[in-house]
Order: sequence, then C-alpha cells, then structure tokens
Amino acid sequence: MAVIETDGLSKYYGDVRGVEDLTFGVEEGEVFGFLGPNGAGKTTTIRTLMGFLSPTGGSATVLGADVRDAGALRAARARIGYLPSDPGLNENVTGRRLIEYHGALRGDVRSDELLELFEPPLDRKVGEYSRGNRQMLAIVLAFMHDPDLVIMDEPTSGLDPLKQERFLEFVRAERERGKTFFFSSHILGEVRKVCDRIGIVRDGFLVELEDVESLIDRTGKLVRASVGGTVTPEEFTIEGAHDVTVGGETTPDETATDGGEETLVTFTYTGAYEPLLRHLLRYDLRDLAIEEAPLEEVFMRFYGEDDAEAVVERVERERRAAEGEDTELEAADV
Ligand SMILES: Nc1ncnc2c1ncn2[C@@H]1O[C@H](COP(=O)(O)OP(=O)(O)OP(=O)(O)O)[C@@H](O)[C@H]1O
Repeated sequence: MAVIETDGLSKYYGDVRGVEDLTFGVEEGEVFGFLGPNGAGKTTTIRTLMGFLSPTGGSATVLGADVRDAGALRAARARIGYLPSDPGLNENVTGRRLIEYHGALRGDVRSDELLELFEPPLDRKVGEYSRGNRQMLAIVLAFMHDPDLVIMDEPTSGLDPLKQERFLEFVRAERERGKTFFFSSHILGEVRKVCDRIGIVRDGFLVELEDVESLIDRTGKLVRASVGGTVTPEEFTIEGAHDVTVGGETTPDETATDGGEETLVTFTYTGAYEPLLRHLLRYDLRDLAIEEAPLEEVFMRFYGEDDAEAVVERVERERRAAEGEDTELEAADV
C-alpha cells in the first residue's frame, strides 16, 4: 500500500489556485522529492496532507488515513514526523524544554542521538536562536519519536552547506532503515542527491513525475567554456549539446600569448563527460565551468517551450480534453 496517495487533489483559496488535480503515490521506503519554484503549491500540498487545510476537491490518504478524517489522521500522526517550512516554535522556552515537551506528547526514542548530530544550543531560549539553529531544533523534534513517514517543507532552508550535507546524509541513512520521505524543495541539486522519485509542480499543477535517474539524464548540465581565439556555434554541435551560444562576457586573459582574445561558449549538455572534454581539449581551453541546469531551463528542456505559463496552459488543456469537459472550478474557503 502506498504511504501517501492523492487522487485529483485540489486546494483553492477562494478563487486562488493552491494546487489542482494532483495525482501521485509515495511508496514505503521511498524518498519522494516535490520540486517547484516559489508559489508553485508545495506548502499547500504539504499542509493539506497534514490535515491543516481541507481539500476543495479530490482525495488523499496518508498512512491509510483520509486527510478529511480528523480522527484517523490524528492516529496516523503518531507515525509521522513533520518539518514545516517555518516551524512556529514557542520562543519563550529553551530548546531543552521544547524537546521534553514534545517527548511527553509523542514519545522520545532518539533525541540524544539526534542532538549529537544536529547540535542546537539547548539551554538558550528559542527566541534567541539563529535561523539555522531553529531549523536544527525543528529537525530533532520531527525525528525524535522515530516516525515511519517524514513530511518536510524545504528542510534545508537556513542551514549552512555543511549542515545541509549532514542532513541529507542523515536522510539517506534513514531511507536505508526503511523510512519514507515526502520532501519539498526548489533546489534540484538537493533533491537529486537523496530522492528516488521527483514530482515537479508548477502553478499548482503536477507537470512531471519521474525517477531521479531519468530526470538527471534529461536535465543535463550547463557548460560554460572560455576558449582562446574565435569559434562558431556550429563547431559545438556535438552529440548531447543543446542551445549552443557563442559570445557573451569574457575576462581577457592577461597571461595569454595571443593577446588574450577569448570566446565564451555556453550550452546545455546531456551526454557523457569524456566526449565533451575530448572536444573541449581541441581548443585552447582557458576556463571551464560545468554546473547543474537551473530549474527554469529544466522546464524548457522538458517541454520545448520557453514560457512556463504555456506549459501550465497545455497541461490544463490536456487534462480538460481527457475529461471531455470544460469544468468550472468550484471555489471554497479554507
Ligand atoms: N492562505 C492563502 N490564501 C490565499 N492564497 C494562498 C494562501 N496560501 C498560499 N496561497 C497561494 O497558493 C499558491 C501556492 O502557494 P504555496 O505557498 O503552496 O507555494 P510554495 O510552492 O510552497 O511556495 P514557496 O516555495 O514560496 O513556499 C500561491 O499562488 C499562493 O499565493
């Protein structure tokens, strides 16, 4: 049985679309990344799954509990860890007190081990915590009762790179223990490190759902190479290279023997490293950066449309065509 299952799940805030027609499942032991830019509907989905918002359409179950059934969901929450995007922690008590309180409420199986790993300053009042320390405390609170499912809204926000890495490492280890994660983020690089599958949400619609491996193959890398002399885009139409542009800003190389003229070549690359490097080394390569493709470019690559709005419109159109009707959306309050 799927740990999370949604079927046509929608949430409107009056006339404003939070999410619409989400259908997906998260299997036991899976790390599912829910990826999307700001305002895409990630928090709305998470709060609906947690039962804090009621759906305006469709259905969802979490650990078998219908999200509209408060009693069933309350029982399921004993097995759920929740890490909200902005944990509303009591500011006037110490971290230690909050941990004791949560322990009394939901149980404490492993706070000692978690505190060693995440180290929030326990004897200070939470109101005096830095953003990162607040997040570390929230992580301890979310995991201390050893939940089977953890639902996290942008869990690494506010953490420094070292702590982010430590947290992602922890998620990987928890997955090995059979735990299930639903994890929102707007950073592709983060979700690809830990997730098995990714759902991409855009303007409230789920526009992609696939394995991380195939996503990585399709997204490619952004390559920026500075080469001595002049080159044409045609010279870089190698297999796996897309959207080659030549020119743009370059920093003249003072040490170059040919007077420092260089050309910046940029393109997205979906092939293997070896042929790429082999090709680049035919040139007088002066600088090279290979980075992850930004989310917007990933969208463009997926749909061949540079307009994200067009993607949403197309998804909406296709959905309506599949339903064979042009339904009026029913608006409802929270
Ligand atoms: N309480 C609310 N009342 C009205 N509209 C809302 C409310 N909360 C969210 N929305 C709208 O719902 C849409 C989805 O918002 P949501 O917060 O779920 O996005 P998100 O993907 O979590 O964004 P972010 O990454 O910025 O947190 C947005 O258009 C937002 O303006």
